Amino acid sequence: MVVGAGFAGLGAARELLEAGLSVQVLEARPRVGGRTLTRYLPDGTQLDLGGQWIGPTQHRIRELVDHFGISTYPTPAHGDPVVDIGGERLASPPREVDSLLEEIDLLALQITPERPWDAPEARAWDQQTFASWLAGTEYSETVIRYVARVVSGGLLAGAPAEASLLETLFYVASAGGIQPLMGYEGGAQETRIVGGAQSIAEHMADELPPGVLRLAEPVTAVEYDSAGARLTTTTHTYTASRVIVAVPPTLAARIRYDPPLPALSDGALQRTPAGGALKVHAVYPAPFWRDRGLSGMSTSDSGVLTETVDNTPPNSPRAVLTGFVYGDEAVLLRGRSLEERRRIVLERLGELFGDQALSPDDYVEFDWMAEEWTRGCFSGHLVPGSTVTFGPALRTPVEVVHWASTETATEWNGYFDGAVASGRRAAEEVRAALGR
Ligand SMILES: Cc1cc2nc3c(=O)[nH]c(=O)nc-3n(C[C@H](O)[C@H](O)[C@H](O)COP(=O)(O)OP(=O)(O)OC[C@H]3O[C@@H](n4cnc5c(N)ncnc54)[C@H](O)[C@@H]3O)c2cc1C
Repeated sequence: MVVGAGFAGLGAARELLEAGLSVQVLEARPRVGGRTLTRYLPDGTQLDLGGQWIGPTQHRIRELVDHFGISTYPTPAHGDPVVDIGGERLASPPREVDSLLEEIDLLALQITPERPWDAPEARAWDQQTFASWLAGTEYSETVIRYVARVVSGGLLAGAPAEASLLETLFYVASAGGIQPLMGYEGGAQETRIVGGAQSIAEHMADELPPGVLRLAEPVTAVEYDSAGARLTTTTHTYTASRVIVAVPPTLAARIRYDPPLPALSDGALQRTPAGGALKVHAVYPAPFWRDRGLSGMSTSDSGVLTETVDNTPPNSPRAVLTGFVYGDEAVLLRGRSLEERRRIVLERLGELFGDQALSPDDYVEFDWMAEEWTRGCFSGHLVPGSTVTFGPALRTPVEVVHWASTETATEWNGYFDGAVASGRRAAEEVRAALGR
């Protein structure tokens, strides 16, 4: 039995079916895809409200894209990016930013992603936040502020004081370095999906035999012992020899377990809250920024939008600028009305790309924090001081209960690819346990 039909759950189900096991996938929402959600405006303009990119070293998700014959396209980059740092506008970050990022990369080399808690300085790094480590470096306040925003925000979707240095380094190590993580060309933001990223999950679901997937069935309780489990949903009960809980830890923690989970497992779930990014879209008749020689990509050490990108799909009726809000800015913005949020975001787009940005045809946002079955994005991370103690429990099975979700991945943690990997790993555990 698999709980959750995101990439982790669907990936697990594929593997189990291939091994000849019988599977049922129970999904809370009336749709598959979890943290992907592709929406079309009435004129056909496509928006990816959740995850959207895949990168060249994300082989598992790429395999699926190729398997289903899904077309992809490079992230549009017609012109120069804007780097707004220390009140200056540059076309690329200053040298000091690169050297601070290199230092982070070097530290990440000391991490084995399968066992970050074994790093020589793991305990000290776990007890230090990324913010406090940055503050102790010799870089200027401007460089530190910029790196804090693009790393903690752009990668972990939080504020730099919310993640430990160890968790930040683990995240970098799990992706193979800063460049694969942050880059467009050659990095995790290189490629987009024609038809939107949710279509990959929909293809995976379509391939499941009839009756395997049960939508709109939130699992509320898992009773388990060494022989099997009984799952209760809002409408049915099911029995299973093994269960893969393929939902973000913060939601796995809201399921009732009987007997209660062991302290370390429960503690790990409790200590892995979801990030708090906001992704916003402004839709224009045409990509006016390209006429000004701008790519639409920007990174800023100030203002509400840490990052923006030209999100216009090929042959789109209209152009799309997408912005990302992280950390304290995201918290503050959430306290405002939609009208105020729209004004604040558009004013910032206007500062970055000119007055035409002030009046889009449409302004669309989607708050994953307010989604009952997600509760935040991009993904969850162990809070400072908890990776060494609770990290191992995040994916250690409890009797017949196994754990998946991108948060449990050791490669591309936080990404589609990590989610698929986690589902496969959990399926492999089940296969081994059942002797298949
Ligand atoms: C705005 C945003 C931008 C992102 N950008 C990217 C990107 O560009 N590239 C990338 O690779 N990743 C990106 N990500 C992250 C990526 O979307 C996730 O890593 C990935 O989709 C997680 O898959 P998952 O299966 O682990 O979890 P989820 O997708 O969260 O799937 C879990 C599923 O479980 C269901 N569920 C929850 N609780 C229950 C329950 N009790 N019973 C039954 N079902 C339940 C949920 O409804 C959901 O369908 C982004 C995410 C967001 C939100």
